[in-house]
Amino acid sequence: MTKEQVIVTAAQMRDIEGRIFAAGMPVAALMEKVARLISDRLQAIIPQGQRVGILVGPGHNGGDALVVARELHFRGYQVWIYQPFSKLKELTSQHFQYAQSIGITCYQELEELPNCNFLVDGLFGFGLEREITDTIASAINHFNEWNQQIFSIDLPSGLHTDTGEVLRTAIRANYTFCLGLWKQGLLQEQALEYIGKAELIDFDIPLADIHAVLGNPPKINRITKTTALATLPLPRSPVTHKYKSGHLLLICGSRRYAGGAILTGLGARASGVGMLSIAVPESIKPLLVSHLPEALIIDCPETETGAISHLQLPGKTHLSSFTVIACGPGLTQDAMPIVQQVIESEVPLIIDADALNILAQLGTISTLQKRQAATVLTPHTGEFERLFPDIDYTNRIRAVQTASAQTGAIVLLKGARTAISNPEGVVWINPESTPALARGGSGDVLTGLMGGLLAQAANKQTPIEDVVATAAWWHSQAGILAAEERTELGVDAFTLTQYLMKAIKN
Ligand SMILES: NC(=O)C1=CN([C@@H]2O[C@H](COP(=O)(O)OP(=O)(O)OC[C@H]3O[C@@H](n4cnc5c(N)ncnc54)[C@H](O)[C@@H]3O)[C@@H](O)[C@H]2O)[C@@H](O)CC1
Ligand SMILES: [K+]
Repeated sequence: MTKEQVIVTAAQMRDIEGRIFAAGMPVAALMEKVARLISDRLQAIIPQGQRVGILVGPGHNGGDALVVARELHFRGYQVWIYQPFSKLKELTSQHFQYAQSIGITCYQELEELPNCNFLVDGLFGFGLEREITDTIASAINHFNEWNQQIFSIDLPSGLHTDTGEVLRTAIRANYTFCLGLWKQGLLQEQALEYIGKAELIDFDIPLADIHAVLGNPPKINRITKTTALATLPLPRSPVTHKYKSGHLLLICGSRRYAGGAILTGLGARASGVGMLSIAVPESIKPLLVSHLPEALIIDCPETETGAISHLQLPGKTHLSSFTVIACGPGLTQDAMPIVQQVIESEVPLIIDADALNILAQLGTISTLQKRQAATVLTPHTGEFERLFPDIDYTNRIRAVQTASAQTGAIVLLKGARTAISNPEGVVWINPESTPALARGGSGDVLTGLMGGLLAQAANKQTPIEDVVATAAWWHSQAGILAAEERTELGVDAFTLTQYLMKAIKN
């Protein structure tokens, strides 16, 4: 486990910090160490001699900021301090006194603070516990309007450490230097507009303290490149054959939404799955054959509206012949019987798109509780609401945990920070993505890719949620790479499929 993988709440961070202090590390020494690391990062970004305003709060976040002020002062920057509080914690107060003694000018009134080119935000860290009061709120709004680069220490002041909720107002940072371990709030969608570019400042927290507080392995995890690559089916066994590398059945598409079937198929192709079968309404079979010549296209009888009416498998094939089934993209609501049929099967199943809406109509919890084999649900927020009308999804981490516990399924809630939970509450969060992926068809690609990866993992010990997490990571890395090369406007779903290979080759 790496520290990049760990996610903590404010209470957990306090417990971990408490263990370090109890073991003998002096509080002041740790603050000194952390603030020097922050100063090094700032020095690498801010050109020499610039005017830097340091915003200082009453607690140890303010203490960090004061040590940074002192360091930058001695490293040749023009430094001013804004500190509007009447009461400071003791260590913070000592640093404040020392900063003044070495000639750094400190201002209590906002209007007096000279114009600066850069701001360092040390108003509040994980100790913020209530809404921000009038004076500080208007100062924060004022700094946001300055349009200078802002660097937040630990997290942008004003964000709730766990939920990422804005407690009245918050600093809109360009950079956030998160200290020690990733705070949960920085991975919540409501915080994203405030964080800017986020970096972890590793200050050598012992793994033993992390495990003592969070368990081993911890329950809530960030997906990292290391965790994702460890789950990819690479290298392939030199003696594998096509049936050993998984047989995936996709059930997707309709006359109206033929493209969804193609995109799901192309996502599956990129996974490297050994055998790919795709069940579609008979009228679109020729189209699928022309796009995916390697796949076995199963033509099914169709309804008047052009949806699959029932599954017609060739020869001696049964549903149980497949390693994994992925069902949903482009089906339309008219495909209800086939969705019911696969839910009743004993094959591991991914339920996406139209199949999720059908599941909601059938009754999410009662229907899924009857299933024996593994199920993965991949809703976006709208689908999640239809599936789980009683679950509040403002805290998305808690929402996926609850949904998964209620259904026994692995639940992946799509978004800018996709969250995945298993029924025991083990969570993966995808920490990087791109708004370029907010386009029709991009989810179809994910379903195919995930299906292919799950089919290949079937005979291994890897937990299903780990494979689901890897699929989410791979999909978003392809989007990020495509957006870098083609801008955020250039990542249609078909283009995305062409970047999947490049993303892992990099
Ligand atoms: N966890 C660690 O191991 C380390 C933590 N450090 C720093 O310490 C910070 C946490 O320090 P603290 O616990 O002192 O907390 P903060 O500095 O985040 O702020 C807490 C202070 O603000 C006050 N406060 C809370 N909400 C307020 C509000 N709405 N309006 C006005 N005042 C409010 C509190 O009464 C308290 O005095 C971290 O974010 C980090 O910057 C670092 O110094 C070193 C290492
Ligand atoms: K801060």
